[in-house]
Amino acid sequence: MIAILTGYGINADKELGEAFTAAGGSVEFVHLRDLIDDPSMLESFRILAFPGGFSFGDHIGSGTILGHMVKNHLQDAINQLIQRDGLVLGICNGFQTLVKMGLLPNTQGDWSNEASLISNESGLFIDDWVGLTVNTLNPSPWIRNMPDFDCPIRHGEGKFIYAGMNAELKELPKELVAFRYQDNPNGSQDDIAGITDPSGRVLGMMPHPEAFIRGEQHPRRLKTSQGAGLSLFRNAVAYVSSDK
Ligand SMILES: NC(=O)CC[C@H](N)C(=O)O
Repeated sequence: MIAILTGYGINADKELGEAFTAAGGSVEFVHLRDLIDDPSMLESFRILAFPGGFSFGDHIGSGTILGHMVKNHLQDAINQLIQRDGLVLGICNGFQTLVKMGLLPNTQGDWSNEASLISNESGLFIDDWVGLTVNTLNPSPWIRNMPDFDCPIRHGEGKFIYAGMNAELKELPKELVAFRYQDNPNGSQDDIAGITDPSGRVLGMMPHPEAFIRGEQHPRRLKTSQGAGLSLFRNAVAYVSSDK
């Protein structure tokens, strides 16, 4: 049901797999090399997830090389997955990858490069917990009924900018924002921590909801068995499991 991309410096794949599994999904780890050799592999999945990490060592910009490879080899297969009501997720390095290859925000529908994620304003790598506000204007199935929540961040290049390079739009349409930082840690435009494409089926975010699926993972060691991040994965599993 869920393909989790691995290989070439992606390193949060197991953590992401654990989150989808805890949400009731069945997970398969798929190496980029195998997927490039046979893009039709994607036909047996409903969700494709790009984990966090340091793909290709962040050389020439986080997510840039992975994004080029995925776009060059898998654009049609991924478009087909989305068209048959599949979901795509990118977390942290995965979000950077989706943005660099143009699948986010994709306002023009042609994967043109509209935005970027660049070095944090402080110039430092940030490893912290942040508060997130869920944008209720965004109808994406990924964030349905989610309350505002705390989430860890771990990144060096998290400053979201909407460049509008090939688009006429100067600003990201407000309904495509999924999450905003309550206290902007990296200088992101409009406090943006995560966005979707216009279909709502593609979500990318810098924070790591997969690292908050149990209450004890929170710095305050919450007594709740579940962490707030789990509902995002539950939403996705419910969406692809329901008969529509
Ligand atoms: N945790 C991550 O995925 C980090 C993403 C990327 N390597 C960065 O430092 O910005």
